[in-house]
Amino acid sequence: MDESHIEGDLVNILFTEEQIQSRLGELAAEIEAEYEGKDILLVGVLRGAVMVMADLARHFSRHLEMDWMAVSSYGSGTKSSGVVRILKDLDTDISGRHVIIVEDIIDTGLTLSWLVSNLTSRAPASVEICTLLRKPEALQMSVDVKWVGYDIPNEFVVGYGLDYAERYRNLRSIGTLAPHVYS
Ligand SMILES: O=P(O)(O)OC[C@H]1O[C@H](OP(=O)(O)OP(=O)(O)O)[C@H](O)[C@@H]1O
Ligand SMILES: Nc1nc2[nH]cnc2c(=O)[nH]1
Ligand SMILES: [Mg+2]
Repeated sequence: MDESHIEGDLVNILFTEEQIQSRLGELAAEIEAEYEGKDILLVGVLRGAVMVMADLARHFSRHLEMDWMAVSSYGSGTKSSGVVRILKDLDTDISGRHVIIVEDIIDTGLTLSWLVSNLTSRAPASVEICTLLRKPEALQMSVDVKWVGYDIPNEFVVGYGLDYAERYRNLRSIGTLAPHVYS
């Protein structure tokens, strides 16, 4: 097992722990204001959204509920195909509920555009999206996203839930990997 300090594998830190927490605090405040008098169900998309969900939820000072979905997109290698399979469905009946999907990143938009239409077919009162990161240059499907933490360049980023080969999810910051990691 490689025990070297994983933060050292980042070549460029895009967002520090403090920046991420501060932005999540702002997003939670905006969402709270928008949903006054309404029950909120946050739906996190496993596994990348685990950190965003945990920290975003703790910035709320009101009640909310959380549930999780796991999906897998059929694709070749790192390419997403837009064909999505449910690996773990919600435990909650969302009919009549105000749903906010929580994501770590929107890249091509294929995962979310599929998820929004899937959840919309279950007759919720509303479905909105909150994502920490979005890559506008990579978008292939237009996805109506209400809350975005940061728009980022079209580069592969890791940390704070985002993995490379299942590693780096536990980094507190978000950045790009040094070339030696890929070789
Ligand atoms: O906009 P898209 O191009 O569809 O890509 C975005 C999705 O890709 C990543 O998840 P991934 O499927 O890699 O699984 P993970 O969440 O378990 O890391 C990320 O967490 C988003 O869910
Ligand atoms: N780790 C990681 N996963 C992704 N899935 C889609 N885009 C990305 C990215 O930039 N980094
Ligand atoms: Mg994901």
